[in-house]
Amino acid sequence: MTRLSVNINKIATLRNSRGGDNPNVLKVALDCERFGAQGITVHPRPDERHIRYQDVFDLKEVVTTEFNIEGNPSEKKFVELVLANKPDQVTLVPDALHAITSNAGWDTVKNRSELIDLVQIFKSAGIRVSVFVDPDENMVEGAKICGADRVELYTEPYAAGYFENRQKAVLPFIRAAEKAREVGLGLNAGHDLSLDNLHFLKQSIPWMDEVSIGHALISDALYIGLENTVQMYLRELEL
Ligand SMILES: CC(=O)[C@@H](O)[C@H](O)COP(=O)(O)O
Ligand SMILES: NCC(=O)COP(=O)(O)O
Repeated sequence: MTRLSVNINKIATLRNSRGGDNPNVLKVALDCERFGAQGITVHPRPDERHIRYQDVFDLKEVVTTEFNIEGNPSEKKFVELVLANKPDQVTLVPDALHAITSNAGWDTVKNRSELIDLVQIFKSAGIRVSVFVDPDENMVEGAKICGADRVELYTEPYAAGYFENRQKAVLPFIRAAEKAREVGLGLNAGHDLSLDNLHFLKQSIPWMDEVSIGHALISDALYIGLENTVQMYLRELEL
């Protein structure tokens, strides 16, 4: 079974744009769980442009499914945040400070000693550790050597190549996923997964443990919910 963890960063982005508390990230997290999501993912960044550090503490109090915190562990504040909240899973992502979004996985060979120390810190706190990697068998093997429990395959290149040639786009992911299975690592995937490309990925790699999806899922929620919402507002204008 592949579990769906909903990334609610975009809800926080919308909330922050007005400075109030609408939409409320806790309500959305609880609704996602009520509608069947098996996990909630957040990716706090140092500038707190979407999920704030306080959100993580608040979510930890209410989330009852798998809680997954993603972020760059080179930031001391991130390590402290994760250890203070003890989520089910931490996903280590090497994102640059000013990048719009995550755009690459770890080089698990070059960063081996840093990753070994970090993985150990989180694992000794009882937190499952997933390492975000490009679909490269050496990087998957490197994550295993670092002591990780899982890898998360960075699926942006798959999503980008899907419409041109989905067989070609998925091939490096199948190879990386096979390597993860061979070395005994759990397998997550995420970034730019959508209603267009998700099913084929699942068919190609049925043993994925988890996908985390935010941007497209929240956008779809707007598209799919818009008709009902406009009708409700129109009804309020009837005498
Ligand atoms: C780790 C990853 O793949 C990202 O997708 C991330 O979690 C999303 O972050 P943003 O919502 O900030 O783009
Ligand atoms: N780990 C990936 C994630 O949480 C969501 O990525 P996206 O669907 O927002 O691109």
